Amino acid sequence: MAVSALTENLKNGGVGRDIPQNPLTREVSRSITHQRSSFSYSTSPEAARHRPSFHESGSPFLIRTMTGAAPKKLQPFREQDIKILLLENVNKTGQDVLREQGYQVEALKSSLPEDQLIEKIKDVHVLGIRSKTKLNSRVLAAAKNLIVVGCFCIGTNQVDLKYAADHGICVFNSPFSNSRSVAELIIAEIICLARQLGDRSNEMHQGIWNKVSAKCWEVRGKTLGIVGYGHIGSQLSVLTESMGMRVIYYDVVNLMSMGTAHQVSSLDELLKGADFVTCHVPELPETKNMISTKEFEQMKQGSYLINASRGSVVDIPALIEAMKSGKIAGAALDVYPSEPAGNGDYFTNDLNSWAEDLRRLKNIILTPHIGGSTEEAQSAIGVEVAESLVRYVNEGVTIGAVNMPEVTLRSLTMDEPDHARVIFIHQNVPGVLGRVNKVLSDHNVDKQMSDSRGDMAYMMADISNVKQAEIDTLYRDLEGLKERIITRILY
Ligand SMILES: NC(=O)c1ccc[n+]([C@@H]2O[C@H](COP(=O)([O-])OP(=O)(O)OC[C@H]3O[C@@H](n4cnc5c(N)ncnc54)[C@H](O)[C@@H]3O)[C@@H](O)[C@H]2O)c1
Ligand SMILES: O=C(O)[C@H](O)COP(=O)(O)O
Repeated sequence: MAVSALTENLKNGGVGRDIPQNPLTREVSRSITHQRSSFSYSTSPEAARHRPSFHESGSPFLIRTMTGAAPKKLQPFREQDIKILLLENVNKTGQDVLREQGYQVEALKSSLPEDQLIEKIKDVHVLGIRSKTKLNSRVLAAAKNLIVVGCFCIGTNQVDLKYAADHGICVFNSPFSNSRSVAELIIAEIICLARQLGDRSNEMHQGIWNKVSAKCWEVRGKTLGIVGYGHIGSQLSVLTESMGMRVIYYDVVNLMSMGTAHQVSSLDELLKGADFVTCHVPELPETKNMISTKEFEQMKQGSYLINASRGSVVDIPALIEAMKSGKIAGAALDVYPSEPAGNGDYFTNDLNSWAEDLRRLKNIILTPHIGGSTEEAQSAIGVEVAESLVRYVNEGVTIGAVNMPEVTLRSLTMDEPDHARVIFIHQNVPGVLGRVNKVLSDHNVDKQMSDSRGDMAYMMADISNVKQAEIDTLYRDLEGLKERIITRILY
Protein backbone atom coordinates (compact mmCIF):
# COMPACT_ATOMS: atom_id res chain seq x y z
CA MET A 1 0.00 0.00 0.00
CA ALA A 2 1.39 3.41 -0.89
CA VAL A 3 2.20 5.74 1.97
CA SER A 4 -0.20 8.39 0.80
CA ALA A 5 -3.01 5.93 0.43
CA LEU A 6 -2.42 4.54 3.87
CA THR A 7 -2.25 7.97 5.44
CA GLU A 8 -5.52 8.83 3.76
CA ASN A 9 -6.95 5.62 5.02
CA LEU A 10 -5.91 6.46 8.57
CA LYS A 11 -7.38 9.92 8.39
CA ASN A 12 -10.62 8.28 7.41
CA GLY A 13 -10.53 6.18 10.54
CA GLY A 14 -9.45 3.26 8.46
CA VAL A 15 -7.50 0.17 9.06
CA GLY A 16 -3.88 1.00 9.64
CA ARG A 17 -2.25 2.40 12.74
CA ASP A 18 0.64 4.10 11.14
CA ILE A 19 3.15 3.35 8.53
CA PRO A 20 6.63 2.88 9.98
CA GLN A 21 8.19 6.34 9.79
CA ASN A 22 11.29 5.03 8.21
CA PRO A 23 12.92 6.95 5.37
CA LEU A 24 13.92 3.70 3.75
CA THR A 25 10.34 2.51 3.76
CA ARG A 26 9.09 5.74 2.27
CA GLU A 27 11.76 5.79 -0.39
CA VAL A 28 11.20 2.20 -1.22
CA SER A 29 7.46 2.56 -1.34
CA ARG A 30 7.82 5.27 -3.94
CA SER A 31 10.32 3.35 -5.99
CA ILE A 32 8.51 0.03 -6.06
CA THR A 33 7.53 -0.85 -9.58
CA HIS A 34 6.38 -4.35 -10.15
CA GLN A 35 7.84 -6.07 -7.11
CA ARG A 36 5.38 -4.89 -4.59
CA SER A 37 4.30 -6.45 -1.43
CA SER A 38 2.17 -5.61 1.54
CA PHE A 39 0.87 -7.52 4.46
CA SER A 40 -2.27 -6.32 6.01
CA TYR A 41 -4.90 -7.60 8.32
CA SER A 42 -7.41 -5.86 10.33
CA THR A 43 -10.82 -6.13 11.76
CA SER A 44 -14.12 -4.41 12.11
CA PRO A 45 -16.27 -4.08 15.19
CA GLU A 46 -19.42 -5.60 13.64
CA ALA A 47 -19.17 -9.09 15.01
CA ALA A 48 -17.99 -9.88 18.50
CA ARG A 49 -15.54 -12.47 17.33
CA HIS A 50 -13.84 -10.13 14.88
CA ARG A 51 -10.39 -8.90 15.77
CA PRO A 52 -10.23 -5.33 17.08
CA SER A 53 -9.22 -2.74 14.53
CA PHE A 54 -5.63 -1.88 13.85
CA HIS A 55 -6.35 1.46 15.33
CA GLU A 56 -7.17 -0.13 18.70
CA SER A 57 -4.55 -2.80 18.58
CA GLY A 58 -1.66 -0.60 17.59
CA SER A 59 -0.45 -3.12 15.07
CA PRO A 60 2.02 -1.93 12.50
CA PHE A 61 0.89 -1.90 8.94
CA LEU A 62 3.55 -3.83 7.21
CA ILE A 63 4.98 -2.72 3.91
CA ARG A 64 7.47 -4.68 1.98
CA THR A 65 10.85 -3.12 1.47
CA MET A 66 12.81 -3.73 -1.67
CA THR A 67 16.49 -3.09 -1.27
CA GLY A 68 17.39 -2.67 -4.90
CA ALA A 69 18.54 -6.13 -5.86
CA ALA A 70 15.80 -8.54 -6.76
CA PRO A 71 15.15 -10.91 -3.88
CA LYS A 72 15.62 -14.62 -4.39
CA LYS A 73 11.99 -15.22 -3.72
CA LEU A 74 8.97 -13.03 -3.62
CA GLN A 75 8.56 -11.92 -0.04
CA PRO A 76 5.32 -10.37 0.95
CA PHE A 77 6.28 -7.55 3.34
CA ARG A 78 9.05 -6.04 5.42
CA GLU A 79 10.27 -9.09 7.24
CA GLN A 80 11.94 -7.09 9.98
CA ASP A 81 8.54 -5.83 11.11
CA ILE A 82 7.32 -9.31 11.98
CA LYS A 83 7.59 -9.88 15.73
CA ILE A 84 8.01 -13.43 16.91
CA LEU A 85 8.04 -14.68 20.48
CA LEU A 86 9.26 -18.21 21.13
CA LEU A 87 8.70 -19.74 24.57
CA GLU A 88 9.79 -22.99 26.24
CA ASN A 89 13.24 -23.31 24.73
CA VAL A 90 12.28 -23.88 21.11
CA ASN A 91 15.21 -25.58 19.39
CA LYS A 92 17.87 -23.45 17.70
CA THR A 93 17.03 -25.05 14.34
CA GLY A 94 13.60 -23.42 14.49
CA GLN A 95 14.97 -20.09 15.69
CA ASP A 96 17.47 -20.09 12.82
CA VAL A 97 14.79 -20.70 10.18
CA LEU A 98 12.83 -17.72 11.49
CA ARG A 99 15.84 -15.43 11.93
CA GLU A 100 17.01 -16.21 8.40
CA GLN A 101 13.79 -14.63 7.18
CA GLY A 102 14.78 -11.38 8.86
CA TYR A 103 11.95 -11.51 11.39
CA GLN A 104 12.45 -10.11 14.91
CA VAL A 105 12.78 -13.21 17.07
CA GLU A 106 12.79 -13.25 20.87
CA ALA A 107 13.33 -16.68 22.39
CA LEU A 108 12.74 -17.47 26.08
CA LYS A 109 13.77 -20.67 27.86
CA SER A 110 10.59 -21.24 29.84
CA SER A 111 6.87 -20.69 29.63
CA LEU A 112 5.29 -17.61 31.30
CA PRO A 113 2.57 -17.22 33.94
CA GLU A 114 -0.70 -16.12 32.35
CA ASP A 115 -0.56 -12.42 33.28
CA GLN A 116 3.03 -12.04 32.12
CA LEU A 117 2.18 -13.88 28.94
CA ILE A 118 -0.71 -11.53 28.24
CA GLU A 119 1.58 -8.55 28.64
CA LYS A 120 4.32 -10.08 26.55
CA ILE A 121 2.27 -11.15 23.53
CA LYS A 122 0.29 -7.92 23.08
CA ASP A 123 2.07 -6.96 19.90
CA VAL A 124 3.53 -10.21 18.57
CA HIS A 125 2.46 -11.52 15.18
CA VAL A 126 3.75 -15.05 15.65
CA LEU A 127 3.95 -17.10 18.83
CA GLY A 128 5.90 -20.34 19.27
CA ILE A 129 5.16 -22.59 22.26
CA ARG A 130 5.51 -26.19 23.42
CA SER A 131 3.22 -28.19 25.68
CA LYS A 132 3.27 -25.97 28.78
CA THR A 133 1.98 -22.61 27.57
CA LYS A 134 -1.76 -22.39 27.95
CA LEU A 135 -3.33 -20.28 25.21
CA ASN A 136 -6.88 -19.90 26.46
CA SER A 137 -9.40 -17.39 25.14
CA ARG A 138 -8.32 -14.74 27.67
CA VAL A 139 -4.72 -14.91 26.52
CA LEU A 140 -5.58 -15.07 22.83
CA ALA A 141 -7.96 -12.13 23.15
CA ALA A 142 -5.08 -10.02 24.45
CA ALA A 143 -2.87 -10.89 21.48
CA LYS A 144 -4.29 -8.27 19.14
CA ASN A 145 -1.77 -8.74 16.35
CA LEU A 146 -1.37 -12.49 16.52
CA ILE A 147 -1.97 -14.26 13.22
CA VAL A 148 -0.37 -17.62 13.84
CA VAL A 149 0.74 -19.98 16.64
CA GLY A 150 3.34 -22.71 16.20
CA CYS A 151 3.18 -25.58 18.70
CA PHE A 152 6.71 -26.99 18.57
CA CYS A 153 5.37 -30.34 19.81
CA ILE A 154 2.66 -32.88 18.97
CA GLY A 155 -0.09 -32.00 21.44
CA THR A 156 -2.31 -28.96 20.80
CA ASN A 157 -4.59 -29.39 23.80
CA GLN A 158 -2.91 -26.36 25.43
CA VAL A 159 -4.49 -24.05 22.82
CA ASP A 160 -8.15 -23.07 22.53
CA LEU A 161 -8.21 -24.09 18.87
CA LYS A 162 -11.80 -23.07 18.23
CA TYR A 163 -11.38 -19.60 19.69
CA ALA A 164 -8.20 -19.20 17.68
CA ALA A 165 -9.88 -20.24 14.40
CA ASP A 166 -12.88 -18.01 15.03
CA HIS A 167 -10.49 -15.10 15.43
CA GLY A 168 -8.39 -15.89 12.40
CA ILE A 169 -5.39 -17.26 14.30
CA CYS A 170 -3.97 -20.27 12.52
CA VAL A 171 -2.32 -23.03 14.63
CA PHE A 172 0.36 -25.45 13.47
CA ASN A 173 2.09 -28.34 15.23
CA SER A 174 4.52 -31.12 14.44
CA PRO A 175 2.36 -34.22 14.06
CA PHE A 176 4.99 -36.95 14.37
CA SER A 177 8.58 -35.69 14.66
CA ASN A 178 8.98 -36.90 18.26
CA SER A 179 6.91 -40.11 17.95
CA ARG A 180 9.97 -42.34 17.64
CA SER A 181 11.58 -40.74 20.71
CA VAL A 182 8.48 -41.44 22.78
CA ALA A 183 8.22 -45.01 21.51
CA GLU A 184 11.85 -45.69 22.42
CA LEU A 185 11.30 -44.27 25.92
CA ILE A 186 8.37 -46.65 26.40
CA ILE A 187 10.51 -49.62 25.30
CA ALA A 188 13.08 -48.67 27.92
CA GLU A 189 10.38 -48.33 30.56
CA ILE A 190 8.75 -51.69 29.80
CA ILE A 191 12.05 -53.47 30.43
CA CYS A 192 12.96 -51.30 33.43
CA LEU A 193 9.61 -52.03 35.10
CA ALA A 194 9.74 -55.75 34.33
CA ARG A 195 13.21 -55.99 35.92
CA GLN A 196 12.67 -53.35 38.68
CA LEU A 197 15.74 -51.55 37.37
CA GLY A 198 14.87 -48.21 38.94
CA ASP A 199 14.71 -49.71 42.41
CA ARG A 200 17.91 -51.74 41.99
CA SER A 201 19.75 -48.69 40.75
CA ASN A 202 18.46 -46.49 43.60
CA GLU A 203 19.50 -49.15 46.12
CA MET A 204 23.02 -49.31 44.68
CA HIS A 205 23.23 -45.51 44.86
CA GLN A 206 22.51 -45.92 48.57
CA GLY A 207 25.20 -48.61 48.85
CA ILE A 208 22.75 -51.54 49.03
CA TRP A 209 23.43 -54.81 47.18
CA ASN A 210 20.01 -56.43 46.65
CA LYS A 211 20.25 -59.28 44.15
CA VAL A 212 16.70 -60.59 43.50
CA SER A 213 14.86 -62.49 40.79
CA ALA A 214 11.43 -62.71 42.45
CA LYS A 215 8.83 -60.85 40.35
CA CYS A 216 11.41 -59.86 37.76
CA TRP A 217 10.44 -60.96 34.27
CA GLU A 218 11.49 -61.17 30.66
CA VAL A 219 9.24 -59.19 28.34
CA ARG A 220 9.31 -61.88 25.67
CA GLY A 221 5.90 -63.53 25.43
CA LYS A 222 4.16 -60.86 27.52
CA THR A 223 1.19 -58.89 26.21
CA LEU A 224 1.39 -55.16 25.63
CA GLY A 225 -1.92 -53.29 25.56
CA ILE A 226 -1.68 -49.99 23.65
CA VAL A 227 -4.44 -47.46 24.30
CA GLY A 228 -4.47 -45.15 21.26
CA TYR A 229 -2.89 -46.63 18.15
CA GLY A 230 -1.76 -43.45 16.42
CA HIS A 231 1.75 -42.32 15.47
CA ILE A 232 3.32 -43.37 18.77
CA GLY A 233 1.16 -46.41 19.52
CA SER A 234 1.70 -48.01 16.11
CA GLN A 235 5.46 -47.33 16.17
CA LEU A 236 5.61 -48.96 19.58
CA SER A 237 3.65 -51.92 18.25
CA VAL A 238 6.35 -52.70 15.69
CA LEU A 239 9.23 -52.25 18.12
CA THR A 240 7.74 -54.37 20.89
CA GLU A 241 6.74 -57.21 18.55
CA SER A 242 10.36 -57.45 17.50
CA MET A 243 11.20 -58.04 21.19
CA GLY A 244 8.82 -61.00 21.19
CA MET A 245 5.86 -59.29 22.84
CA ARG A 246 2.27 -59.92 21.82
CA VAL A 247 0.45 -56.66 21.03
CA ILE A 248 -3.21 -55.77 21.45
CA TYR A 249 -4.56 -52.26 21.05
CA TYR A 250 -7.69 -50.25 21.62
CA ASP A 251 -8.58 -47.18 19.56
CA VAL A 252 -11.83 -45.34 18.87
CA VAL A 253 -10.99 -45.63 15.17
CA ASN A 254 -10.76 -48.88 13.23
CA LEU A 255 -7.09 -49.06 12.25
CA MET A 256 -4.85 -51.34 10.24
CA SER A 257 -2.71 -53.52 12.52
CA MET A 258 1.05 -53.42 12.25
CA GLY A 259 2.65 -56.88 12.19
CA THR A 260 0.48 -59.34 14.05
CA ALA A 261 -0.97 -56.84 16.51
CA HIS A 262 -4.67 -57.24 17.18
CA GLN A 263 -7.26 -54.51 17.69
CA VAL A 264 -9.67 -55.22 20.52
CA SER A 265 -13.17 -53.83 20.62
CA SER A 266 -13.19 -52.27 24.08
CA LEU A 267 -10.90 -50.77 26.69
CA ASP A 268 -12.16 -53.42 29.14
CA GLU A 269 -10.97 -56.19 26.85
CA LEU A 270 -7.55 -54.58 26.58
CA LEU A 271 -7.20 -54.06 30.33
CA LYS A 272 -8.14 -57.68 31.07
CA GLY A 273 -5.68 -59.09 28.52
CA ALA A 274 -2.54 -56.98 28.92
CA ASP A 275 0.50 -57.43 31.15
CA PHE A 276 1.60 -53.88 30.32
CA VAL A 277 -0.86 -51.07 29.54
CA THR A 278 0.53 -47.96 27.86
CA CYS A 279 -1.51 -44.83 27.06
CA HIS A 280 -1.07 -42.83 23.83
CA VAL A 281 -4.29 -40.88 23.49
CA PRO A 282 -4.69 -37.10 23.21
CA GLU A 283 -6.06 -34.96 26.03
CA LEU A 284 -9.80 -34.83 25.40
CA PRO A 285 -12.87 -34.71 27.65
CA GLU A 286 -13.35 -38.43 26.82
CA THR A 287 -9.81 -39.37 27.85
CA LYS A 288 -9.89 -37.55 31.21
CA ASN A 289 -9.24 -40.10 33.98
CA MET A 290 -9.62 -42.81 31.35
CA ILE A 291 -7.57 -45.06 33.67
CA SER A 292 -9.03 -44.79 37.17
CA THR A 293 -10.13 -47.12 40.01
CA LYS A 294 -12.54 -49.18 37.88
CA GLU A 295 -9.92 -49.67 35.16
CA PHE A 296 -7.20 -50.69 37.64
CA GLU A 297 -9.61 -53.28 39.04
CA GLN A 298 -9.99 -54.76 35.55
CA MET A 299 -6.24 -55.01 34.97
CA LYS A 300 -4.34 -58.24 35.61
CA GLN A 301 -2.88 -58.85 39.04
CA GLY A 302 0.77 -57.70 38.98
CA SER A 303 0.47 -55.81 35.68
CA TYR A 304 2.13 -52.49 34.81
CA LEU A 305 0.88 -49.08 33.71
CA ILE A 306 2.73 -46.50 31.59
CA ASN A 307 1.51 -43.01 30.77
CA ALA A 308 3.46 -40.69 28.48
CA SER A 309 0.42 -39.08 26.85
CA ARG A 310 -1.14 -36.35 29.01
CA GLY A 311 -1.41 -36.02 32.79
CA SER A 312 -5.20 -35.90 32.68
CA VAL A 313 -5.47 -39.45 31.28
CA VAL A 314 -4.51 -41.36 34.46
CA ASP A 315 -6.10 -40.76 37.84
CA ILE A 316 -2.96 -40.59 39.99
CA PRO A 317 -4.55 -41.12 43.44
CA ALA A 318 -6.26 -44.23 42.00
CA LEU A 319 -2.89 -45.43 40.67
CA ILE A 320 -1.33 -44.93 44.11
CA GLU A 321 -4.05 -47.09 45.70
CA ALA A 322 -3.70 -49.77 43.02
CA MET A 323 0.08 -49.91 43.56
CA LYS A 324 -0.19 -49.93 47.34
CA SER A 325 -2.57 -52.90 47.12
CA GLY A 326 -0.12 -54.78 44.86
CA LYS A 327 -2.61 -54.97 41.98
CA ILE A 328 -0.26 -52.88 39.86
CA ALA A 329 3.35 -54.05 40.10
CA GLY A 330 4.95 -50.98 38.59
CA ALA A 331 4.29 -47.77 36.70
CA ALA A 332 6.03 -45.13 34.62
CA LEU A 333 4.72 -41.59 34.43
CA ASP A 334 6.13 -38.91 32.15
CA VAL A 335 3.21 -36.49 32.37
CA TYR A 336 1.23 -34.97 35.25
CA PRO A 337 -2.05 -33.07 35.71
CA SER A 338 -0.17 -29.83 36.41
CA GLU A 339 3.37 -29.28 35.26
CA PRO A 340 5.72 -26.39 36.09
CA ALA A 341 6.73 -23.63 33.65
CA GLY A 342 10.43 -24.47 33.84
CA ASN A 343 13.02 -26.61 35.58
CA GLY A 344 13.33 -26.54 39.39
CA ASP A 345 11.42 -27.73 42.44
CA TYR A 346 8.13 -29.33 41.56
CA PHE A 347 7.32 -32.63 43.10
CA THR A 348 6.07 -31.59 46.48
CA ASN A 349 2.68 -31.75 48.14
CA ASP A 350 2.42 -27.97 47.79
CA LEU A 351 1.58 -28.44 44.13
CA ASN A 352 0.09 -31.93 44.15
CA SER A 353 -1.42 -33.41 47.31
CA TRP A 354 -0.39 -36.90 46.17
CA ALA A 355 3.24 -36.10 45.29
CA GLU A 356 4.84 -37.53 48.44
CA ASP A 357 2.78 -40.73 48.26
CA LEU A 358 3.76 -41.22 44.65
CA ARG A 359 7.46 -40.67 45.34
CA ARG A 360 7.42 -43.26 48.11
CA LEU A 361 6.11 -46.09 45.90
CA LYS A 362 8.37 -48.91 44.76
CA ASN A 363 9.02 -49.68 41.10
CA ILE A 364 7.71 -46.41 39.73
CA ILE A 365 9.63 -44.42 37.13
CA LEU A 366 8.91 -40.70 37.27
CA THR A 367 10.24 -38.52 34.46
CA PRO A 368 9.71 -34.78 33.83
CA HIS A 369 7.81 -34.90 30.51
CA ILE A 370 10.83 -35.94 28.47
CA GLY A 371 9.12 -38.30 26.01
CA GLY A 372 9.90 -36.06 23.04
CA SER A 373 13.07 -34.55 24.48
CA THR A 374 15.82 -35.88 22.24
CA GLU A 375 18.22 -33.95 20.05
CA GLU A 376 16.78 -35.63 16.95
CA ALA A 377 13.16 -34.86 17.76
CA GLN A 378 13.70 -31.26 18.87
CA SER A 379 15.88 -30.44 15.91
CA ALA A 380 13.36 -31.89 13.43
CA ILE A 381 10.40 -30.21 15.14
CA GLY A 382 12.20 -26.85 15.12
CA VAL A 383 12.61 -26.90 11.35
CA GLU A 384 9.22 -28.40 10.58
CA VAL A 385 7.13 -25.96 12.61
CA ALA A 386 9.23 -22.90 11.77
CA GLU A 387 8.85 -23.67 8.06
CA SER A 388 5.07 -23.93 8.46
CA LEU A 389 5.11 -20.52 10.16
CA VAL A 390 7.18 -18.96 7.38
CA ARG A 391 4.87 -20.38 4.69
CA TYR A 392 1.87 -19.02 6.53
CA VAL A 393 3.27 -15.57 7.22
CA ASN A 394 4.83 -15.08 3.79
CA GLU A 395 2.36 -16.85 1.57
CA GLY A 396 -0.78 -17.55 3.60
CA VAL A 397 -0.49 -21.32 3.08
CA THR A 398 -2.34 -23.33 5.74
CA ILE A 399 -1.17 -26.85 4.84
CA GLY A 400 -0.71 -28.74 8.12
CA ALA A 401 -2.86 -26.34 10.16
CA VAL A 402 -4.75 -28.02 12.99
CA ASN A 403 -7.63 -25.56 13.30
CA MET A 404 -8.18 -24.23 9.79
CA PRO A 405 -8.94 -25.76 6.41
CA GLU A 406 -5.85 -26.58 4.38
CA VAL A 407 -5.52 -24.05 1.58
CA THR A 408 -2.64 -23.44 -0.79
CA LEU A 409 -1.83 -22.02 -4.20
CA ARG A 410 1.48 -22.24 -5.98
CA SER A 411 3.82 -19.39 -5.04
CA LEU A 412 3.93 -16.23 -7.08
CA THR A 413 7.13 -15.87 -9.07
CA MET A 414 9.10 -12.85 -10.17
CA ASP A 415 7.68 -13.38 -13.67
CA GLU A 416 4.26 -12.45 -12.43
CA PRO A 417 4.32 -8.70 -11.91
CA ASP A 418 1.43 -6.73 -10.55
CA HIS A 419 -0.07 -9.67 -8.76
CA ALA A 420 -1.65 -9.58 -5.34
CA ARG A 421 -2.40 -12.54 -3.11
CA VAL A 422 -5.61 -11.94 -1.21
CA ILE A 423 -6.32 -13.89 1.95
CA PHE A 424 -9.80 -13.54 3.36
CA ILE A 425 -10.61 -15.43 6.55
CA HIS A 426 -14.31 -15.22 7.13
CA GLN A 427 -17.38 -16.65 8.75
CA ASN A 428 -18.70 -19.66 6.91
CA VAL A 429 -22.15 -18.39 5.94
CA PRO A 430 -24.13 -18.57 2.69
CA GLY A 431 -23.39 -15.92 0.05
CA VAL A 432 -20.05 -14.69 1.33
CA LEU A 433 -17.97 -16.00 -1.58
CA GLY A 434 -20.30 -14.27 -4.02
CA ARG A 435 -19.67 -11.00 -2.23
CA VAL A 436 -15.90 -11.58 -2.10
CA ASN A 437 -15.76 -12.34 -5.81
CA LYS A 438 -17.78 -9.21 -6.55
CA VAL A 439 -15.02 -7.24 -4.81
CA LEU A 440 -12.38 -9.10 -6.82
CA SER A 441 -14.28 -8.86 -10.10
CA ASP A 442 -12.43 -5.80 -11.40
CA HIS A 443 -9.28 -7.91 -11.52
CA ASN A 444 -8.25 -11.06 -13.25
CA VAL A 445 -8.46 -13.89 -10.72
CA ASP A 446 -5.58 -16.12 -11.85
CA LYS A 447 -6.20 -18.78 -9.28
CA GLN A 448 -8.35 -19.18 -6.20
CA MET A 449 -9.01 -21.73 -3.50
CA SER A 450 -11.49 -21.71 -0.68
CA ASP A 451 -12.33 -24.19 2.03
CA SER A 452 -14.21 -24.17 5.28
CA ARG A 453 -13.92 -25.81 8.66
CA GLY A 454 -16.85 -25.50 11.01
CA ASP A 455 -17.87 -21.89 11.45
CA MET A 456 -14.96 -20.35 9.59
CA ALA A 457 -13.63 -20.42 6.07
CA TYR A 458 -10.39 -19.47 4.34
CA MET A 459 -10.19 -18.01 0.85
CA MET A 460 -6.97 -17.41 -1.04
CA ALA A 461 -6.87 -15.78 -4.47
CA ASP A 462 -4.06 -14.56 -6.70
CA ILE A 463 -5.20 -11.67 -8.81
CA SER A 464 -3.25 -9.98 -11.60
CA ASN A 465 -2.97 -6.56 -13.21
CA VAL A 466 -3.37 -4.88 -9.85
CA LYS A 467 -2.09 -1.34 -9.64
CA GLN A 468 -0.72 -0.28 -6.31
CA ALA A 469 -3.39 2.33 -5.82
CA GLU A 470 -6.09 -0.29 -6.31
CA ILE A 471 -4.90 -2.35 -3.36
CA ASP A 472 -6.32 0.20 -0.97
CA THR A 473 -9.78 -0.03 -2.39
CA LEU A 474 -9.64 -3.78 -2.59
CA TYR A 475 -8.58 -4.02 1.01
CA ARG A 476 -11.19 -1.61 2.22
CA ASP A 477 -13.97 -3.34 0.28
CA LEU A 478 -13.05 -6.73 1.70
CA GLU A 479 -12.80 -5.25 5.18
CA GLY A 480 -16.28 -3.88 4.71
CA LEU A 481 -17.83 -7.32 4.31
CA LYS A 482 -19.61 -8.20 7.53
CA GLU A 483 -18.42 -11.83 7.46
CA ARG A 484 -14.76 -10.79 7.54
CA ILE A 485 -12.55 -12.13 10.33
CA ILE A 486 -9.16 -11.13 8.91
CA THR A 487 -8.09 -9.75 5.55
CA ARG A 488 -4.48 -9.98 4.46
CA ILE A 489 -3.14 -8.78 1.16
CA LEU A 490 0.29 -10.08 0.23
CA TYR A 491 1.68 -8.49 -2.87
N1 LIG B 1 5.40 -37.42 26.70
C1 LIG B 1 5.69 -36.72 25.64
O1 LIG B 1 6.70 -36.02 25.59
C2 LIG B 1 4.78 -36.79 24.46
C3 LIG B 1 5.32 -36.66 23.17
C4 LIG B 1 4.48 -36.73 22.09
C5 LIG B 1 3.12 -36.87 22.26
N2 LIG B 1 2.61 -36.96 23.51
C6 LIG B 1 1.16 -37.15 23.72
O2 LIG B 1 0.80 -38.40 23.16
C7 LIG B 1 -0.43 -38.28 22.50
C8 LIG B 1 -0.50 -39.30 21.40
O3 LIG B 1 0.45 -38.99 20.40
P1 LIG B 1 0.33 -39.57 18.93
O4 LIG B 1 1.32 -38.85 18.11
O5 LIG B 1 0.37 -41.04 18.92
O6 LIG B 1 -1.13 -39.07 18.55
P2 LIG B 1 -2.04 -39.57 17.36
O7 LIG B 1 -3.06 -38.52 17.16
O8 LIG B 1 -1.22 -40.02 16.22
O9 LIG B 1 -2.76 -40.86 17.98
C9 LIG B 1 -3.72 -40.80 18.99
C10 LIG B 1 -4.64 -41.97 18.84
O10 LIG B 1 -5.54 -41.98 19.94
C11 LIG B 1 -6.81 -42.37 19.46
N3 LIG B 1 -7.83 -41.95 20.40
C12 LIG B 1 -8.39 -40.74 20.57
N4 LIG B 1 -9.30 -40.77 21.55
C13 LIG B 1 -9.34 -42.04 22.01
C14 LIG B 1 -10.08 -42.68 23.01
N5 LIG B 1 -10.98 -42.04 23.75
N6 LIG B 1 -9.87 -44.00 23.20
C15 LIG B 1 -8.96 -44.68 22.45
N7 LIG B 1 -8.24 -44.10 21.48
C16 LIG B 1 -8.41 -42.80 21.27
C17 LIG B 1 -6.90 -41.72 18.11
O11 LIG B 1 -7.90 -42.31 17.29
C18 LIG B 1 -5.50 -41.91 17.58
O12 LIG B 1 -5.38 -43.08 16.83
C19 LIG B 1 -0.44 -36.82 21.99
O13 LIG B 1 -1.74 -36.35 21.87
C20 LIG B 1 0.33 -36.08 23.05
O14 LIG B 1 -0.58 -35.55 23.97
C21 LIG B 1 3.41 -36.93 24.62
O1 LIG C 1 3.04 -32.91 22.74
C1 LIG C 1 4.21 -33.25 22.68
O2 LIG C 1 4.87 -33.30 21.64
C2 LIG C 1 4.89 -33.71 23.93
O3 LIG C 1 4.06 -33.66 25.02
C3 LIG C 1 6.20 -33.03 24.16
O4 LIG C 1 5.98 -31.73 24.63
P1 LIG C 1 7.22 -30.75 24.92
O5 LIG C 1 7.72 -30.29 23.57
O6 LIG C 1 6.65 -29.64 25.70
O7 LIG C 1 8.27 -31.56 25.64
